[in-house]
Amino acid sequence: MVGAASPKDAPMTVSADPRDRLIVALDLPSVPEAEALIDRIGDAATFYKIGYRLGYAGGLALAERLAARGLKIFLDLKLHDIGNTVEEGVRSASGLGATFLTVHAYPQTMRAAVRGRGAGLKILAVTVLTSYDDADAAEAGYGLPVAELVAKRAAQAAEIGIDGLVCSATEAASVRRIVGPDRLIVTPGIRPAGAEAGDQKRVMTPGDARKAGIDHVVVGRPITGAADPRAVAQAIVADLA
Ligand SMILES: O=C(O)c1cc(=O)[nH]c(=O)n1[C@@H]1O[C@H](COP(=O)(O)O)[C@@H](O)[C@H]1O
Repeated sequence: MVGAASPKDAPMTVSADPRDRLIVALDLPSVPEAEALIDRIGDAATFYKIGYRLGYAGGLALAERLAARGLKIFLDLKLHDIGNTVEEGVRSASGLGATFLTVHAYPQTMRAAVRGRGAGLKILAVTVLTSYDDADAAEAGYGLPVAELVAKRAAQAAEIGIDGLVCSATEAASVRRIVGPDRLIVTPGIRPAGAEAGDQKRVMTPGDARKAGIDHVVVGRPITGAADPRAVAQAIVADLA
């Protein structure tokens, strides 16, 4: 197990509420549409992710409002730039009241994010995107298959003191062996049985992900595109129990 640097706040568990294991990706074009979805889901979900699509359309102010209402927020900015820019960007984002913030798992970027991390904000490092398979990694110039690249980046993240990893649930068990019990494992690429994979290539069901040792799953289209998003969220939380 690798673990030279401590994560920020131990224990890593964000809360004992089982609903917190589900993070709903608010990948919607506007704040009113996001607010309408949150209203429809009601108390079935407690944790929301805001990424590029909504973030660049007023979503950062929404993040602050939702956090002030007591909802947990995952700011999915996937930062990657020169160290100074990442450090100061993370410092600015630390004021938004979010629980999680993503950066890409490059050592220079991760070190900078740890330097800029403010109180209460946990940094998650995105290992290898769940839309990548081995051929995509080779096309991008990486000399390692996805599983090995994820393992290498997970070990580096733990060494640097990153709070958690984003990977596919298909790698969760091996990542857990590498990073130990004190770091979070957060997995997108989650599909309830029978749901469309879309552009995701490394997918797992919520129940199998939980058995693999994940802390949180991220689910977007299976909920945002559902006729009854509240029912789908409730079914996922039940599957994660
Ligand atoms: O960092 C992320 O959240 C992320 C990392 C990754 O490797 N794969 C991935 O799908 N995501 C995000 O997780 C969400 C998955 O959405 P769905 O595929 O619609 O469930 C999207 O908002 C992605 O941006």
